[in-house]
Amino acid sequence: MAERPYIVGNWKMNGTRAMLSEARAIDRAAQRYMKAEVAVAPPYTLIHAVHREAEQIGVGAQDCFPGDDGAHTGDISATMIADAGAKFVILGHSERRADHRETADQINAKIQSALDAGLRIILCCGETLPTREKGEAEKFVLDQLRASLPQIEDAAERLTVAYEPVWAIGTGKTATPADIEAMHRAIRRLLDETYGEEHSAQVRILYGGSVKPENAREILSLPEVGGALVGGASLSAESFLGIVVAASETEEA
Ligand SMILES: O=C(CO)COP(=O)(O)O
Repeated sequence: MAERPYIVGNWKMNGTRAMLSEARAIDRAAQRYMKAEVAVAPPYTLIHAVHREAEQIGVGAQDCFPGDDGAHTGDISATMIADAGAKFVILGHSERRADHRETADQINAKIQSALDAGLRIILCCGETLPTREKGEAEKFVLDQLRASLPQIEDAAERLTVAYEPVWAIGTGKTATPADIEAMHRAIRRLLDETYGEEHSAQVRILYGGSVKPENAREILSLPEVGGALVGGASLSAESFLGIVVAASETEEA
């Protein structure tokens, strides 16, 4: 893989200012593991504070509003998160698709707003357990991506895809290495078709779903796994750094 492995912590709806000490610890330690690119996506309320702590790690948001600044009480635009110090935004996470009934059209509008604000995007996809059990996981994931991949060639350089099987999120279950590899290869073929091989090669495909220090090495050494999107294990510097260390050693191997 051309680029360094990308290890991103998605804090979800967790974190008060007490978490800033974890962010600082992650940032200081990440300077020793430069073979991995490390980032965190705190809740909106902490983006600016984490950005001020961060010398090494990237800071991003977990969502943005699908449009420009204006009269939308309680919403946060891509311009605002960029101004707070975010360099990327996670879009299409299965928890937002489920909790807020986000549609492909809304996700596409968010992608456009994020690109306009100069942000990078982590676009999430993933099937539920019934879909996998019916043998339709690959078709479902590729359809989800086809509906939302930005159709402009130079979007590829600002795009990361995260494959997160819904049934593996927060459950302690992970997909088998063979299933992860097969899905990531299928996603790569779709990216090749969409952007051409040269541009597609710039897009890393992360795996997410119960990634921990104990399983990170095996997952990160699979072909086409360009990093991990980490939920629960990103909430403590110790466990998150365990994954960063595994990524940086995988890169050396
Ligand atoms: O949803 C995830 C990251 O976006 C994965 O969450 P867990 O690592 O807690 O399973």
